[in-house]
Amino acid sequence: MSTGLIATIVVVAVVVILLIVLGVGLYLRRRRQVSLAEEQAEEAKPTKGSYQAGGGFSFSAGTGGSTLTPPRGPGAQPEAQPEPQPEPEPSEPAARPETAGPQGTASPGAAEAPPATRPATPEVTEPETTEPEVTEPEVTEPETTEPETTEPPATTGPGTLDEPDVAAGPQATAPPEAAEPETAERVTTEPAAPEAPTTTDATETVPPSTGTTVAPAAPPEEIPSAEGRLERLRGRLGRSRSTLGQGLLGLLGAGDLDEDSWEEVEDTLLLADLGSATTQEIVGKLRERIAVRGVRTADQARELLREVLVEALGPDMERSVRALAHDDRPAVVLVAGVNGTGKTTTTGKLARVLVADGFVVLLGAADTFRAAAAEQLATWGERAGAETVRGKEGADPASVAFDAVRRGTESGVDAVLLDTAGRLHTKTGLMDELGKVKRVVERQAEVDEVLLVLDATTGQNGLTQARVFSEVVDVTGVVLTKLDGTAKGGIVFQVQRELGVPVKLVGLGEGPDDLAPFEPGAFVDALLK
Ligand SMILES: Nc1nc2c(ncn2[C@@H]2O[C@H](COP(=O)(O)OP(=O)(O)OP(=O)(O)O)[C@@H](O)[C@H]2O)c(=O)[nH]1
Repeated sequence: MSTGLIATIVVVAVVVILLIVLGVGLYLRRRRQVSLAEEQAEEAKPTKGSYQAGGGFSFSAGTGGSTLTPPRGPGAQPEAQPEPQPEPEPSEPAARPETAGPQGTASPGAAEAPPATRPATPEVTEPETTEPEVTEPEVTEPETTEPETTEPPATTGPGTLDEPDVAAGPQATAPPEAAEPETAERVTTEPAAPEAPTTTDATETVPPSTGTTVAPAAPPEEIPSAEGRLERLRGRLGRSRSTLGQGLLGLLGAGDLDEDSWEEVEDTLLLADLGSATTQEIVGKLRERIAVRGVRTADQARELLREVLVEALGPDMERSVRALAHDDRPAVVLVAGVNGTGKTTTTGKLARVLVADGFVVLLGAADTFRAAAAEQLATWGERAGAETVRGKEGADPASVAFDAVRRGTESGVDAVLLDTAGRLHTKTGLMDELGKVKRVVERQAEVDEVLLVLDATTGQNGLTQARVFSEVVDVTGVVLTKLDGTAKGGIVFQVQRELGVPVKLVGLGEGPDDLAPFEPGAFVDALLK
């Protein structure tokens, strides 16, 4: 009795245990799969909040919401938009993939590029979905197959020659504005369904731009990482460095300073374009701290100088560029400045940085003064992998800008960058025109960022321009270009002080990647090293 019974009990017990183990195993496996799927779904969501780019570029979402009829969600899947609108525009879906395509190469952040695959996987049920999602990155690879056939070696377009010294408004040179009648031909490519921007403004009529769009034809060229760009470009600050940094270090490191030496310190600061107010403030602080702490060695002098200079640059100012999409529309960035300061170049460089970080960008060529400017911008767009909306030469810049923002909203891009003119073909003041561009754009969406581009080599002239621009368009950030070509890097200090607006970006060369985020500490280090 007992042996048989015991054997049976043992067998039953073993079977029961095996069943339990099997059951637990299955349960755990399923749980793991489900949570993995959730995790990935979360990952796939594009980052729309404040975000610190790997290369030190900082981007954030603007604060403003959309004003009028937000057509659809941004960077997210444009396909999911079907709204009350009965007629879906046929052109957009086609254009979207085009634009999205090249982005994929840039970085894994381009999660939104292939949106079509994602909705196909209803989250929970099939755990197998985990695999297909892993393969997503690969889908983007084919882009690399094509070599950069498109490189026009000249990184920037013509337009070099205009001397930027001309102060703000004067386009007095009166380029024969009558020259181009409205019938001027369109430049290449097919018209992009021009629906009139049915604006209902009493004072301004905005004709449709009958703009054309230029999609990034080929896969964009590879954009190098922006990591540590300011440091890498330190050598470019060479001239400012020897004037300001080395000059001051030589004086302060020399030991006890008499009045003559302090005067020399002052002169050095003034010569580097820091302006008298900033100079006084810096000298005051240096004197005070040297008296309290004493400076015995070159290292102490460097440390003190660094501290005071960084303080003068307002290290706490918010410098992120508001170029990240809102929930229902792209960020809108308006790039303004006098001709020749580097607006188009900066717009192109900024597009590259954003694309490299995985964002979808659309460029608006609202500089309709000369065809070459739009051409130049479109070339930047092609190389970076961004679509460009442009009008014919002489078209109303406001309507081109309007079209660009509408197009960007419809196709769900992350950011629309609008390049504006630095002079005009009509007698309308540049400032009036710029104000109009902003107002018209804001019928659709608030402008998140107004970047004023200033040429660092123009010194005081740049400041005069800056004041005029600020009165009209509420500048939110300054881009100081051509810092590589001046010994007056101190203009950075003055611009911020005068305008109360942070320098957000600096241009350190003509190359496509010679744009750096402005970081006070790194900048001062570059001056003093
Ligand atoms: N050295 C140097 N040159 C720059 C920099 N940024 C722009 N440039 C050059 O400045 C020139 C003018 O640049 P654009 O971008 O055409 O200037 P813009 O303000 O758009 O000019 P308009 O279209 O005439 O209003 C070009 O030759 C650029 O290559 C910079 O940071 N350093």
